[in-house]
Amino acid sequence: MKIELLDVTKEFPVRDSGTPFTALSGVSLSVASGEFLTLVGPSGCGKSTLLDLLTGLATPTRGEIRLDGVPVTGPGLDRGIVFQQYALFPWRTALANVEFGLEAKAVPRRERRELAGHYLDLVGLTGFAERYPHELSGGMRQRVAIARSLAYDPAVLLMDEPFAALDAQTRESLQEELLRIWQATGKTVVFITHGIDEAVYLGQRVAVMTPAPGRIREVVEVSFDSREGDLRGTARFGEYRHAIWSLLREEAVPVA
Ligand SMILES: Nc1ncnc2c1ncn2[C@@H]1O[C@H](COP(=O)(O)OP(=O)(O)OP(=O)(O)O)[C@@H](O)[C@H]1O
Repeated sequence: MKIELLDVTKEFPVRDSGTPFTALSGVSLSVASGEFLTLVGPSGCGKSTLLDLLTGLATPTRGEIRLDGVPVTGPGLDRGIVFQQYALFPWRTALANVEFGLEAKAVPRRERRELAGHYLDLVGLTGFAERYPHELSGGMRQRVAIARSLAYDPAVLLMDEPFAALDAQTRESLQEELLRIWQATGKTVVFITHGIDEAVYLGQRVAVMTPAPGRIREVVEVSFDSREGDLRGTARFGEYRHAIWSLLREEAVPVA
């Protein structure tokens, strides 16, 4: 297993209260090496909290997170992160932004340039290397952010609603591109979204979360014979969408 969450609970202290707030409760989940897992759940169910724990920026109150069998104790270059609004350095060109992670790894200058150029090509930004972030569209900036996380070759890609701020068309083309990159690179991907369609389209498995305290409600396996053509319009896609919608809806309606 690449990633293992073992009975993970995350509590936050509440001001003026002796009782903490439980954001995640007893979450256990495994992600295989090379798997693409999407995580879907209602707003506030603890998705970002879970991702923060995987990045190592936060630590669980109870339970353990393991990467390749080793407990996660902090951030590391073995995990690349892409957020909804990725803060590119405005004073650096697209190429120099992608080079950033490689500097941290002390890759020699010439090699850095070549690698950064390669990853810009991979995300479809050939010819935009010398543009500054303000000269790029939102979708292009997000491509730079993805290229930047890919460039230092992390085994795991952690993505927190990376396409949420984009228009539908750009989102779909980036989803396709991400799948292509994932297939080409074999990385393990954990992708957070609150879009059911996005979760079904991208994930080999979709983990459905419950509202606070966040738990894993169910993990749905998704498989398509082919992703060619209008996958979202197929009956099979509709079945998965409905199954996940029902799981989320069951959670939203309080049981008497
Ligand atoms: N640092 C913090 N201190 C206190 N409470 C927090 C903190 N971070 C998150 N929370 C709470 O934990 C819960 C889960 O938040 P989180 O951001 O993980 O949800 P989410 O599922 O990512 O939501 P969204 O889809 O709206 O982004 C929320 O109720 C939030 O208020």
